[in-house]
Amino acid sequence: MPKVLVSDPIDQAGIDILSQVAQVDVNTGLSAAELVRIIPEYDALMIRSGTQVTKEIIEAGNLLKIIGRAGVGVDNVDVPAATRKGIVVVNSPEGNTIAAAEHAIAMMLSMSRHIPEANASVKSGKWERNRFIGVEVYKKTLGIVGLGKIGSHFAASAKAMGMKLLAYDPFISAERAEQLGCRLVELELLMRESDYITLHIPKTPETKHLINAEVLSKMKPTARIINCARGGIIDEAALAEAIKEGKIAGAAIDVYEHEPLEADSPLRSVGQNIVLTPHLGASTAEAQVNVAIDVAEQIRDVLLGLPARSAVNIPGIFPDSIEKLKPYLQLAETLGNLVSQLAGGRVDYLNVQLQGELANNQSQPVVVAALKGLLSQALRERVNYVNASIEAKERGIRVVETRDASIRDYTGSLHLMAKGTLGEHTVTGAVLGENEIRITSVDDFPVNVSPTHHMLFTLHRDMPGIIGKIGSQLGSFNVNIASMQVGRKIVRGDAVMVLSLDDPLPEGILAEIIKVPGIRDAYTVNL
Ligand SMILES: NC(=O)C1=CN([C@@H]2O[C@H](COP(=O)(O)OP(=O)(O)OC[C@H]3O[C@@H](n4cnc5c(N)ncnc54)[C@H](O)[C@@H]3O)[C@@H](O)[C@H]2O)C=CC1
Ligand SMILES: O=C(O)CCC(=O)C(=O)O
Repeated sequence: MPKVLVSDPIDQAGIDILSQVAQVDVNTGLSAAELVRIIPEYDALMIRSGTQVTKEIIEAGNLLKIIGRAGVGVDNVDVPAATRKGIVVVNSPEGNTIAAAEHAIAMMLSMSRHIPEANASVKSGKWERNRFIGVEVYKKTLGIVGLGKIGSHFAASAKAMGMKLLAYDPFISAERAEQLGCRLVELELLMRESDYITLHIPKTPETKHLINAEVLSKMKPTARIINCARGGIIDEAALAEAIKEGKIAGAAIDVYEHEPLEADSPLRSVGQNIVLTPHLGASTAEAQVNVAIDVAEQIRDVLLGLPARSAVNIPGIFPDSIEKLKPYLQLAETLGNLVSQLAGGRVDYLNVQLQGELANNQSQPVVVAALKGLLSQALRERVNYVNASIEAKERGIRVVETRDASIRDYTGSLHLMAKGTLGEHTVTGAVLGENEIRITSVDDFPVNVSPTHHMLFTLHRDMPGIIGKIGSQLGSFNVNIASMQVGRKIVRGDAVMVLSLDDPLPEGILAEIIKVPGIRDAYTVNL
């Protein structure tokens, strides 16, 4: 039974799902060194934001197939290191959207009405009605930095509260922003004109300290900023100073550059114009169930050999296209494997052509599958959908993808051309019916054969007796032929012969086959 390590608190609903297929060990609060020590036993790791999954942990995880982040941000996982090792990283892109947006709204309102201090004051026995005069958000301008899932939900709620909306997000269109009732503007204008600024962007090298002293200096002295996205997007020292010096009115912060927040963080000494929560954005009962189920299901599926629906490091495989593409992914992998065995030596160039109806689909997963097949001879089980593209790039394989929807011999077909040190080969294949894979041409000679484990391909001159001679050769080595087909363009011209064999070809037989008069070349293929 596979083993899953759950190293952060996860809702029981997720544990129950994992327990259907794996031994689940819940072991929270481990140090990095402890994780490195125990991770070699585990096939999967499930985390929230608490565990930092470093390169060292990933390197030590020799059995790891998947890292599941029960939440959105995967900045606590060294995703490039996981990709290189062929470990799929999944998250729950939507499970806590509402929770995070509602927390940011709560932060905006509680900061505006001094709720934390008023609450503390009443609980300490005081009744200070004049001390806590707040401000309304109605008719104020809200600047949303990052108009993705959480930013959009905040926008809809803020609109309903009568706020005017600005948004900064270089990756969305003005039309999309307009649909959400936002005016898309540059960051500088947003900082200058907003009464409230809320951040909903990922932490990336580009967004680190995006909000620094200079950017903060553009804000109105009456403006307030909310960060329920990621620590490190705001320069915390600059923020503390801006509030203390009255350059801005306040801030509400849920996430920090170092979590837990250090005892001597400048944010702790700002006083009453800052509201701090300990990374609670996703902490609702509903969100915790959602993310736990979402990620546990994906870990279960991957451990069962099925695809994950929200993999962050498998290029371009979207959940709704997986089912439709599945037989074509299998076809691409088979053809990649076949063409690499025909090519024999190193392949430097691969052209992947999507034909017919397939040409109207997402190409990236098909290309990745073809690369996985192509590299499987060299890398065996070390190559998978996660690292195939990187491995190909590192080996200097130039990959070109083309489409031709006008080729309609089959509903959808796939053509691969590989060039390498020993020459050039092409293969084409199609999916018949629901999921029957056929090889439909080899080196441009038409055939129609099902791929089998052991095959022999020959390039020869179409002439009387040649098939019989190959049959006798194989017979003399005690190899049984399951099926045989010849593909040719003209009678007595060049041709290919494709034989499916019940047994693997013994050593030395190829050299004998090549000696048969009329045979130009012969290739053993194991699929
Ligand atoms: N506090 C908490 O507990 C939680 C925090 N989060 C964090 O919230 C953030 C947003 O999450 P979602 O809305 O689900 O993500 P999303 O991917 O739906 O939206 C992010 C948006 O940011 C935009 N963006 C990316 N780089 C940008 C840049 N340099 N400048 C401006 N816009 C940029 C993208 O175009 C996208 O529209 C993530 O960092 C996530 O980790 C999410 C859930 C809970
Ligand atoms: O796991 C958590 O509670 C944090 C959630 C979060 O930050 C995220 O989903 O990005």
